[in-house]
Amino acid sequence: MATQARDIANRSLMTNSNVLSVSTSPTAAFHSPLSSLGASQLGRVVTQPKQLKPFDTQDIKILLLENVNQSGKDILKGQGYQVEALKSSLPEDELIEKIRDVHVIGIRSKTRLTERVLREAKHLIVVGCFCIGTNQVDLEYAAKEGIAVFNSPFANSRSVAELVIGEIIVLARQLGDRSNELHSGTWNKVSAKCWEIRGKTLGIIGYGHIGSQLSVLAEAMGMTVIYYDVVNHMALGSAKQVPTLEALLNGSDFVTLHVPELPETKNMIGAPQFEQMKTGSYLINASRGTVVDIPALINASRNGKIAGAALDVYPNEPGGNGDYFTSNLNAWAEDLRSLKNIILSPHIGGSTEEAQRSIGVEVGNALVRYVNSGVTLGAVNLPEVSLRSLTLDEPNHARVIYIHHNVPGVLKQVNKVLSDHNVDKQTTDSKGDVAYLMADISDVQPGEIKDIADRLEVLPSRILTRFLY
Ligand SMILES: NC(=O)C1=CN([C@@H]2O[C@H](COP(=O)(O)OP(=O)(O)OC[C@H]3O[C@@H](n4cnc5c(N)ncnc54)[C@H](O)[C@@H]3O)[C@@H](O)[C@H]2O)C=CC1
Ligand SMILES: O=C(O)C(=O)COP(=O)(O)O
Repeated sequence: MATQARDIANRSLMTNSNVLSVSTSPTAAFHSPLSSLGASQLGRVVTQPKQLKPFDTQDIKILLLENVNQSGKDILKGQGYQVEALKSSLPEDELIEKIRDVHVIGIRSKTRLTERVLREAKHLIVVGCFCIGTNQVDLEYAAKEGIAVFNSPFANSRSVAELVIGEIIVLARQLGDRSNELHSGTWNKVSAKCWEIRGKTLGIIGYGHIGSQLSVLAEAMGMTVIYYDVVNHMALGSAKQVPTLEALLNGSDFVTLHVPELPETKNMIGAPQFEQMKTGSYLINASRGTVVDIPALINASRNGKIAGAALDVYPNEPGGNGDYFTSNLNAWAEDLRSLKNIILSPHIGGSTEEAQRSIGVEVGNALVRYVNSGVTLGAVNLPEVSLRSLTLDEPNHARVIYIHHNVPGVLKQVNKVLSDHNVDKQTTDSKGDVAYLMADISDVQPGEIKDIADRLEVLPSRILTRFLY
């Protein structure tokens, strides 16, 4: 898959600079209401095709929010796309204004692409989450609108796991408090209730990419590892899966959360769960802010049930650097800030040079591949569909992408439309209510694309039609 991605990216780059034929504005080929489709909008008119070129890449508008890494920007700019990159997220109203205009949006964990926002995104064909989590996007609504969503499933897992290892030691040694004290001038040399982590038990909730990586690191430092997960995962090293959350909480000196944001994980650690934890144990949350009931954590900290905690994520996070973390955002913010031996970090679990660089490359390439070739490998909300790319000795070909409702009879109708041409290759797959069809047809003469488009556009199953090459 990696090789294929590279091939596609390279080929696209090469073809962009070697074009003989005339290109017309392609933007209305995306999401266009039927009435707005015209011959000149449906793709390019091929005169003397010596090279392939999907469309005029300079017409593709991309908005990147939340300081996406330069590696991702370079890949997208290298394609000739118009890229606007902002350092922060945007308030919803500003986001709606901006998203109306773009074909591609790149975000990280902060930007909420709700149905309300996506409804306004009339030209959007794809979302790139330059992070692991995709809970911030209404994936189902996006799929229904034919908008693909990509993420980077594990490029920052190691960074999160390393941060958690650091936090375990910092909590056990009360290092945050000692550092704060000395920064304010107080020498306070303490050993009471400071511990080695060797021999202690780490309880991991969610044994996926991050949880399992952490398991290996923790054992290497002499910890015993137990984990709880709704799925049976192979235990790494000597770790042991426990059957219930309660068993994990009863048995752990350190509890760390690595589950996604889901309705089932909301407040999965609340007052009853703190009761089930060992007195004097520690809680770490670098997953999502909704997973821990923070007022319950504040109580557990004040009454001595837990000896400390580390939080990297919060139900409401500021939009950008320099913003304040106060009760305006989360009612309990000042209480949390006043507690001792609580490490508060500004959602930096995945924020390392290594992770951000690889995420930029991975998601940047996925976006290019999707925009230029329609390949959905790695999409989280659409079926994963791929076709061998057209080669330079296949002139007068067109690639048709037809995203449609997954109902009976569609293939028959679509193939009837395509039947005047040779269908060189075709593939289709479905995921839930949405299906994705890709076909390469040959001997397409100038002007015929419009006819094919018109006939596909009126099919009742249509969600979105695109023409490439
Ligand atoms: N702080 C940060 O900067 C970062 C935070 N994250 C967060 O960490 C989360 C986990 O990341 P990965 O390990 O890559 O995800 P993953 O999908 O590889 O693993 C999640 C695990 O949680 C399990 N799970 C789901 N629901 C559960 C439940 N109710 N009870 C117990 N286990 C449950 C799943 O079966 C899976 O094994 C992400 O979804 C994201 O929200 C990810 C990267 C960076
Ligand atoms: O990858 C994730 O899911 C994260 O939480 C990291 O988010 P970020 O890219 O730092 O906004």
